[in-house]
Amino acid sequence: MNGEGNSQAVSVTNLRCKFPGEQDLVFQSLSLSVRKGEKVLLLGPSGSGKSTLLQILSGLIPRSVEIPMKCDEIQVPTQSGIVFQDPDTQFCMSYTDEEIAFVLENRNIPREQMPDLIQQVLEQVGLSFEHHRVLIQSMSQGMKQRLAIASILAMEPDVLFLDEPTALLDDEGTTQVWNTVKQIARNKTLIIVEHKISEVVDVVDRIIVLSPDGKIVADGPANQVFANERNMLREYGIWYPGVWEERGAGRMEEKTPISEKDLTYPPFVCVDAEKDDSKAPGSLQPALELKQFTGWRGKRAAVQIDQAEVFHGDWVGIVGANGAGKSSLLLSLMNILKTTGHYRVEGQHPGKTRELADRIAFVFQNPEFQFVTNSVFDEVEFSLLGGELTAEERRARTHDMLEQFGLGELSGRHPYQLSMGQKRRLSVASAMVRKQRILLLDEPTFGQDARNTFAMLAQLERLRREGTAIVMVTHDQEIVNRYCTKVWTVDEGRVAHAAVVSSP
Ligand SMILES: Nc1ncnc2c1ncn2[C@@H]1O[C@H](COP(=O)(O)OP(=O)(O)OP(=O)(O)O)[C@@H](O)[C@H]1O
Ligand SMILES: Nc1ncnc2c1ncn2[C@@H]1O[C@H](COP(=O)(O)OP(=O)(O)OP(=O)(O)O)[C@@H](O)[C@H]1O
Repeated sequence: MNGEGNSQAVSVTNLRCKFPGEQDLVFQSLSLSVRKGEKVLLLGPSGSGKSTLLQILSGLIPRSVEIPMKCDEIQVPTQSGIVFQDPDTQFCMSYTDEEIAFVLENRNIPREQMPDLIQQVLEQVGLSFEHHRVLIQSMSQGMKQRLAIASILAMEPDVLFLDEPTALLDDEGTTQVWNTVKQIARNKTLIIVEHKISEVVDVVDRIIVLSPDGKIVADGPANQVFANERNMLREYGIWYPGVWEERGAGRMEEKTPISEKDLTYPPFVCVDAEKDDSKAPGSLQPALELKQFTGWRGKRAAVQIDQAEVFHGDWVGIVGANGAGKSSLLLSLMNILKTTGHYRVEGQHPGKTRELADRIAFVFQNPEFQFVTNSVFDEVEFSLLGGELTAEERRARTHDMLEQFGLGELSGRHPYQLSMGQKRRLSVASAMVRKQRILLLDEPTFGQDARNTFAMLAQLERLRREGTAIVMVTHDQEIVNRYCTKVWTVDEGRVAHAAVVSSP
């Protein structure tokens, strides 16, 4: 059935759905309808089925993605566009202009009108003229997410499904995207999944909340749901306005820089003053030390830093606009990109990436880049192979880590068969399990619900207090204000490092 001739844009009755090979149903008996022109935000904890529901309501499941589902009745839109959670899965073409032209061709737009229309939708998501024809592969993740939104805007669909469209965007990009969506979507139906709620609440007129087992547990106007359902949102670990203040996370006393006596590791002191005469013997050894350091992408300097040090017990927040060079900085610190200049890790030459991995744990921006095994359990245990632990100790530590990250029940699952939030947590768990003394994290909390975000931050804070050095890319200013002890701002590839952050 399609959406012509009635007031519903989408609807489904008594939906049951189960992934192949799984015991539990994602939805047991879910019914839902959305009127034409309504703007709906779907909230729920990680793994509750938000992305799956979006794909069912858009018709993608089972039309293009074969997942067994049954229902008494379903109405999906004839004309809709979906922005996927992972921008890398969105694109069919190699270049930005081709990607949007492909959409315009499907709308039978004459060729000569295309350049202007392409430029218009790029501008609507904050991409400039220089992005008109760029190799998509060479864009930063946030830029890709903007392009994914632009290509759906070019479709001008009646119904838009947006799955965490701003998870990877900087603040300016987030504001711009929601302003654009507000303008162009006046008469359109919007169904949105988003953990970053602060701005999207102004766009929607209805909120639907899913419980962890995929049942609708609240449905109503945004202000009413947030006012009346606070206890439930808190219980399920879902974001709601004011949750940071309520939890009081990362208070001033928690941010006090740790002193040498707090370090649980052997003291990192300079012992060889002859090799490094800039430091007195016995002074604290930086975890990372950089001077005139450059990370290269081909012949282009992607990131440059004049001078900086990170000590054990520091938590450095790396901030900056999409495409500024934040990921490039972390990739350079892991020697994945070619680098020049002075770089020492705990006073020693960094060596190759493989050697560096013994001392530095690294979490890529895209969790899937990291997965190397066929199960959630193996993925975490893999990080411990070749170390000093016995098989039993390895299994115990892996088990413990999975429990801490809310993945215990998923240990037999293939890493690719997880929700986005679960994948992200798996990538962080497998990086942290070896307990290296330096952690480089590229947006570890993006796409996480409140419960998992706070749990991850609490674990990181505990490690910092034990003397781990944390360097973390984030677009989340709350995290910077509440947890980071230092902030480095990346602006067009140049890193400015600033003082200790003041607490809220
Ligand atoms: N390919 C798959 N095979 C088996 N189970 C899957 C697969 N993909 C997802 N799941 C499971 O289905 C449930 C719903 O996943 P979904 O991606 O819809 O959750 P979500 O609410 O969007 O989560 P998140 O907020 O973490 O992105 C999760 O428990 C997930 O583990
Ligand atoms: N694989 C790649 N090949 C070539 N250039 C790239 C590649 N990835 C990123 N770049 C370029 O390097 C620059 C910095 O990108 P980087 O990913 O470091 O930015 P970022 O600050 O992490 O952005 P975001 O917040 O969007 O993740 C951008 O100009 C980008 O286009």
